[in-house]
Amino acid sequence: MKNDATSPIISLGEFKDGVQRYPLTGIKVLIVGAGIGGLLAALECYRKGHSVLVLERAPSLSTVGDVFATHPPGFSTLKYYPALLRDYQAGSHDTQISFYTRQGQFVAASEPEWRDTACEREAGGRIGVTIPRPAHAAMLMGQIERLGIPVLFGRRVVRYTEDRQAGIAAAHTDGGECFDADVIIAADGIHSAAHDLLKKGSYPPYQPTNSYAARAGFPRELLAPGPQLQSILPKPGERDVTRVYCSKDVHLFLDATQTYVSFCYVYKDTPKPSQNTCQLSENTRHKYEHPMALTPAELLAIMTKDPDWDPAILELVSQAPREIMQWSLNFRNPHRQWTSPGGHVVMIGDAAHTFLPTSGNGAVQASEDAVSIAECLRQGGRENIAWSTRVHNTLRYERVSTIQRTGFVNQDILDSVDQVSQHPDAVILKIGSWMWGHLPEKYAADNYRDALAALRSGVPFENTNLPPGYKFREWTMEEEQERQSKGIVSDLRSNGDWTA
Ligand SMILES: Cc1cc2nc3c(=O)[nH]c(=O)nc-3n(C[C@H](O)[C@H](O)[C@H](O)COP(=O)(O)OP(=O)(O)OC[C@H]3O[C@@H](n4cnc5c(N)ncnc54)[C@H](O)[C@@H]3O)c2cc1C
Repeated sequence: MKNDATSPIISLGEFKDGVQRYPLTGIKVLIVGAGIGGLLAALECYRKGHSVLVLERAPSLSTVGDVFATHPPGFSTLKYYPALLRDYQAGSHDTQISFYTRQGQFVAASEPEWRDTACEREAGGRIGVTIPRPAHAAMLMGQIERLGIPVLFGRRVVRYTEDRQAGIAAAHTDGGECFDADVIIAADGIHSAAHDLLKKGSYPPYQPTNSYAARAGFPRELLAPGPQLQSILPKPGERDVTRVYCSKDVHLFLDATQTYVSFCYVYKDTPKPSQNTCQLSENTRHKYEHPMALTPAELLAIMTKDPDWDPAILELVSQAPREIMQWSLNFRNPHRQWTSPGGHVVMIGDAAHTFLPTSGNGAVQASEDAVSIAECLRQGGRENIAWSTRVHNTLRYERVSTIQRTGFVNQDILDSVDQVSQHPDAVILKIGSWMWGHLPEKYAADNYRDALAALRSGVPFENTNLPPGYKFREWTMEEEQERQSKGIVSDLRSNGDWTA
């Protein structure tokens, strides 16, 4: 078979639920975490011919949460799952993004940059701007069940080990079970137990950013039909809306369809001395690690510290029929190594990299990781598993680190909305086709061999999944926050061509 993942499959594997599987590779993959990255990794590893088992700590599939932003790359392989693609297209929100001041004054509006491009056609149809997390989890799980991929719930992994000589890794649960595999994909989120194995405790800690997000999502029918509130929601026959309300240090994202409404209010708290959560007292640490439930009245008290909020938004928050979950937004500085010393454990998604909501990319990059690791394992075959995880890491790190940094730069743009009324388009968060037009499966297939050769000979590999002409540079959250506190404009978007 050719190594190009996008060329016709010459030697066919199993065909089930419309999904054409590659021939079996004999690679036994264990995936820990049935979240956004883990569920897609399970599907992609199955499709690439690997044998797959998923472990999840929760007793059943978690369908909590509201919406997350989507870009085409994370959905670029759904076309290989016809039923899943239909579910995705039925569940995703195809919106125009409009920007407003806190007071409700319209500033600018934009269509998704990828609309009607080859990229969207390649993805098999319209890629919306957001999707509700419950619908997304249910659609991936539905496909997993139809393909018969085993998922064991109620298994909390507390430790990973690897036997470099035997070329296997194992996941140990708090119930005393041990699951081994040729490779473990640790998709177990920001507190991944894999961090201990990877760097013997020296992995960068996640730290509070002093920003918080209060979020809620619920059926629209639960809202009273008052004219003020209904004026910011789509009328019958109108398309879905995403509205971003901006003010200094405060942003509110509203996503609404004919049947569903969600909002996310992001705000900064008083800056605290530099700290990481490992150094915090048990009580304070709990505050950073777990969401707090707020009542609408409690959130309104926080919001109205700023005067003049659009009354329609205040009405929406006051009517939130469910608990509003307030999250501390924590961040882990980018770290180059996502694989264990022997290469048989690899972290993907939040386990490897955290994102601020203003980058709109945490879920997208977890999905890109899932597609890339499955293809790298296929490219390398059973003999090269450890090299394949390292190649995946090499192909992904610089792209992910650069996109992580956009979270800070986008904050600056949204913060400045009050000053941009002369140049309304300045607030539109252009991302560039290097970001939305990327095809992670093709990129892994096209670059696997060169990246492997570079790794084996110890020379740097030059990635092309970055803005054209971009010179990659390492960065930290501390540097970004210091830049912001001094009011210095970021040079990120002048490094390379971000308009291409
Ligand atoms: C407030 C907020 C807003 C966000 N907004 C956006 C957005 O607009 N756009 C966007 O793209 N992203 C957004 N994100 C980020 C996005 O949700 C995450 O980046 C994404 O969920 C990462 O996927 P994941 O699979 O790595 O982790 P998760 O989806 O968190 O999944 C991890 C899974 O692992 C399981 N698990 C954890 N520990 C263990 C263990 N020890 N053993 C077994 N299982 C375990 C968990 O139960 C969970 O099912 C937001 C996140 C937050 C907190």
